[in-house]
Amino acid sequence: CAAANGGGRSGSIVAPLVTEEDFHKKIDVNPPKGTRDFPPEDMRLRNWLFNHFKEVSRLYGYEEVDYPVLETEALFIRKAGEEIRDQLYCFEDRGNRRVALRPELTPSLARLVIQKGKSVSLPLKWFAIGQCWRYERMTRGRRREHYQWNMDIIGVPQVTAEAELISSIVTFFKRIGITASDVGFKVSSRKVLQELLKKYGVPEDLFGRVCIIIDKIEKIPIDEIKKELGFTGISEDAIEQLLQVLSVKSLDDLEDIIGGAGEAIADLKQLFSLAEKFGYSEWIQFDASVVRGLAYYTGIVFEGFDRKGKLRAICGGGRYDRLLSTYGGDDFPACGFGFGDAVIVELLKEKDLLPELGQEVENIVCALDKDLQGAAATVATALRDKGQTVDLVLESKPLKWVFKRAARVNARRLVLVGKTEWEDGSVSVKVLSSGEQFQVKLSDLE
Ligand SMILES: Nc1ccc(Br)nc1
Repeated sequence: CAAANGGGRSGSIVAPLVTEEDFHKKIDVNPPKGTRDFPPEDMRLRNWLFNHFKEVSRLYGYEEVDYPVLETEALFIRKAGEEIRDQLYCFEDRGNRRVALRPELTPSLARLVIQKGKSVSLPLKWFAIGQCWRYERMTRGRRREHYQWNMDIIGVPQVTAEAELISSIVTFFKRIGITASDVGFKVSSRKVLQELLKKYGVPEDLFGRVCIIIDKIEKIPIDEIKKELGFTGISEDAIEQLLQVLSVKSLDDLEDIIGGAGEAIADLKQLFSLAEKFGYSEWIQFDASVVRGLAYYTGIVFEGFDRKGKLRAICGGGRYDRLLSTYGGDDFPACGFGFGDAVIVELLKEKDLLPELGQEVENIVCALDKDLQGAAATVATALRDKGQTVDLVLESKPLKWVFKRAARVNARRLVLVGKTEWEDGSVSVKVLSSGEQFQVKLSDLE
């Protein structure tokens, strides 16, 4: 755990005194290292993305949930040597509690399901969009936070659950203009590894650790992979066979090696059959090397990738039937995915699919002299009460300024409150796109 307070184990974190000199020194106005601000134009893109996440989740009948960003550190301490643990953003709070900023959402989901216990009726179909954190030495200059969209199904052991989750991501891609020519899903099952390790007599408690090593197969040299697998006690011969199986690219070839009696082949065949029924066959391919980097996956695993191979995984997920019991709860069949907010934006930029999202407001309302500021407020309120968006000019400004602001906020029309018209309960309206101008009673303005 990379303690965020420099590793100091002091009980309470005493805020440093601010000296008089420091008090007047300009603070660093940038956000903390590895974090982002979302000024309006970035927030519009984020809302656009999140609205698609939410709309797809709603289409699939999922309920929204949320959890604290801060969790007890223990929720994320797993012994399998995952990167997510090495980069945990953890510290000791003022109550001497070991806490962490969540690096992912699934453990929180597991905690809440256990907390709810028998009161929940299965299956649960939940989704969340939450900020997740990691504390990585900034040497690599990577971000320390991102937002993740998660969808999870609790209580369905059949592969129909994974098939529906992948379908929901395909629906999302289609909504934003991404096609099967742009991205695909590599799909496999950790039961392949499980069956192989069992065949080679590898103890079950090494399963998670072996998966984490295998997940690095495209990130570190193969000799390093073999060395790390060797440390787990797996024989060299078994390692060679393991790596040979993991290079298999077709389900038939895999079946020739491991036989068709096991669950792995059955699950994968069913998934590909369901993919046809859901209508996304062209989006998925079997790839035995996909294991994903989280220790708790137990079955089908999948990851979305860009077919040009330029970007990191777009999303990923799988089945995690044993996670709840690692927290002392009853086990429920479970599967889900995480979809980050960063790689997808890089992909949209690549494909020139970023939406143009300017500010939009229907009316800019302006008093023509300072004695009519109150009248302008009345006009603004009347329009807002009718559900119209209004940018009310709050101070006395020359018309030239008002027209410039109208252009900047992309107002559809300008509503001017002048002395003579207002005596008659009317205002002047100028439609900015056409230049059309007319007077209208406020009561008739819509
Ligand atoms: N888990 C995690 C958290 C934050 C970022 Br940025 N990436 C991965």
